[in-house]
Amino acid sequence: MSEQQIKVAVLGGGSFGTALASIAADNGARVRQWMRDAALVEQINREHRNGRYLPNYAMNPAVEASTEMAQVLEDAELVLIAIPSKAFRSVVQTAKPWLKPEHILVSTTKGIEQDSFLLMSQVLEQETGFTHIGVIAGPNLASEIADKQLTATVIASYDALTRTRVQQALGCGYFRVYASNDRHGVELAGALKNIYAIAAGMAAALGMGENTRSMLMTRALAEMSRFAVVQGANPMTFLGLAGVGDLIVTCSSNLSRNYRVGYALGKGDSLEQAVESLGQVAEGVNTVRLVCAKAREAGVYMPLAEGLYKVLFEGVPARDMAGYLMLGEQSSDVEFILPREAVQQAHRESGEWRE
Ligand SMILES: NC(=O)C1=CN([C@@H]2O[C@H](COP(=O)(O)OP(=O)(O)OC[C@H]3O[C@@H](n4cnc5c(N)ncnc54)[C@H](OP(=O)(O)O)[C@@H]3O)[C@@H](O)[C@H]2O)C=CC1
Ligand SMILES: O=C(CO)COP(=O)(O)O
Repeated sequence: MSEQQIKVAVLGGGSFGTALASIAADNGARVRQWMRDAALVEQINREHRNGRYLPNYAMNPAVEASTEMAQVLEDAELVLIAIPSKAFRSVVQTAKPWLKPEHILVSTTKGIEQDSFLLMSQVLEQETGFTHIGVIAGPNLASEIADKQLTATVIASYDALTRTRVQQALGCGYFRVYASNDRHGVELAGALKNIYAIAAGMAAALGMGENTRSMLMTRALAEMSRFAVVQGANPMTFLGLAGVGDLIVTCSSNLSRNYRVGYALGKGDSLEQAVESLGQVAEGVNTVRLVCAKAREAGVYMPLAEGLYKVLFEGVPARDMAGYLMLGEQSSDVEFILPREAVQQAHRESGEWRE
């Protein structure tokens, strides 16, 4: 922590916003948390507990909750925005009258905006034109953080001040903050891994084993990096916490909401039932739709995402899709070493190429 107490505003009263507010307060910051639900504000201020999103965890009592945006943003230095992608822009617009260029604005949201295909840091840039903008991503299950399980995350920003202040505000004995200057790559990784967490939950529900999960996660990484390169991000970023790290946790844990949606689907629920019974955001459902459309447009090969799309939206049974994917084109393990096209060419030359 710096000598002077940092003032942090958290926008969002969900599980991640609440976990981050508590970390910052544990770390000595003055923390105010904005949410629209007055009853929840009352409960947090009275009981220091978020009964709706993290009912079993004691929050740091220093966190002050409020429905008043002006009060929450007043003299704040760092603003953490933990609002699902669907509502992100509208909340930023609500906050805008009180935002100043000196503010450090950090999105924690792992999603993509529906109509624009913008990531949340781009929405922040578009809405404010400010320079201190960053994103947090990594293997960060909110309830484990609330339980003070040792955790690491990434603050990614093109701006050094943003990276440093977030490391100072949040880095503590149970939360380690690594820095990256590939904001686009880190943010894309956070959004893309949700797709594969749904697929992993589905595979688990179908009784598939650890070899299958391992194959799925590793091929997901290949697919995510392939997409990211076409989007101008650095594929090396995907080897870090926001890529491999978050893929491991969300493809393995029942605490991930995306994984749980996949599991419910694998057990036979409809998509509507699975999403409704979750009662919280599972960004991956929307992300798979947006990413598949973008990948088709850009000609990026994403068989896993496409397969999941067909299961979610075209009624293809998950087990049939898995079988179909196993018989897809013979491909390369690490494409940055042996290009996929070289494998295809060799098969063509052998006269046994399957389109
Ligand atoms: N939970 C986790 O483990 C992690 C989540 N994230 C990311 O953080 C983002 C936020 O997630 P999380 O906190 O978990 O989400 P939750 O679903 O737990 O909570 C969402 C919060 O956003 C609020 N909200 C939704 N729509 C609006 C709106 N139109 N206006 C105002 N407030 C709104 C909700 O308010 P209300 O209750 O009133 O509806 C609630 O406070 C997600 O994109 C997720 O990917 C990242 C890392 C870990
Ligand atoms: O991103 C997360 C953990 O890093 C949380 O994942 P879910 O949104 O699937 O719960």
